[in-house]
Amino acid sequence: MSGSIVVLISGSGSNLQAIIDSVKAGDIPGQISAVISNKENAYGLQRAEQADIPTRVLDHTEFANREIFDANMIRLIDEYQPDLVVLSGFMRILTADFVRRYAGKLINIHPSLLPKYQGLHTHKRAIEAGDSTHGASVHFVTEELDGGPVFIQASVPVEQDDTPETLAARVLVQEHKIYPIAVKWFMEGRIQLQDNIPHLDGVSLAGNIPLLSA
Ligand SMILES: Nc1nc2c(c(=O)[nH]1)N[C@@H](CN(C=O)c1ccc(C(=O)N[C@@H](CCC(=O)O)C(=O)O)cc1)CN2
Ligand SMILES: NCC(=O)N[C@@H]1O[C@H](COP(=O)([O-])[O-])[C@@H](O)[C@H]1O
Repeated sequence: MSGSIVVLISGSGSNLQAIIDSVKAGDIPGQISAVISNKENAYGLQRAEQADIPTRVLDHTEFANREIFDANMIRLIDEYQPDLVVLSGFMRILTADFVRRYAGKLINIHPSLLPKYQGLHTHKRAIEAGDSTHGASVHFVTEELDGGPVFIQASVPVEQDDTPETLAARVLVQEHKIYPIAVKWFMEGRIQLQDNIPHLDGVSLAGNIPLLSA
């Protein structure tokens, strides 16, 4: 399927860059129709402009509440008729209306081996817990924050002298591998939700999530 991908960002957009590169290499069928940021200073906007991808900014602080912001985001996103909406370092919790609007075609990458460490500051939490491994997960987005069904993960070792920053950098390398794979699978029609369980090529991933190990 050659379709439309809309990417939402809030910051650096390094995962966006990995997806841009993968589309350019012809590995992902489809195109990034737009990159939308809730922060006007997001470096990811420059990455998109350098790749001649349309950019839009919708500053969440300019809206009275989350519901109104999301309603305006929906109106903007729908201009591009997306087959897939990709959250890439997008740092706003989305309302039920937004999640319902794009159910089954809204994905996120989260810097932990879900279901461990939903929410923020995941690397610091993993280090403080004394974990020996950490990683990243790509999941469908649901109302439950970072609780949606996961369909690909990557793991990395946690080193004794790791700081949240060194661990984040190691995880990010793996994120840049699994996110383009996840988008490719979706755009090829290979990954689908059936009864809220991800299936790859028709095979259930329940208890069998693909895991890349660094
Ligand atoms: N309804 C959902 N919304 C979002 C999900 C989700 O699974 N369901 N995933 C997140 C992505 N995310 C972690 O992967 C995440 C993003 C933002 C926050 C958060 O607490 N945001 C605060 C603001 C923080 C800030 O501006 O720095 C907020 O929205 O009030 C937690 C986790 C994307 N949305
Ligand atoms: N809760 C969402 C979240 O923490 N996302 C994380 O933001 C970092 C920067 O992403 P980017 O370089 O793609 O902007 C990435 O590690 C991503 O997993």
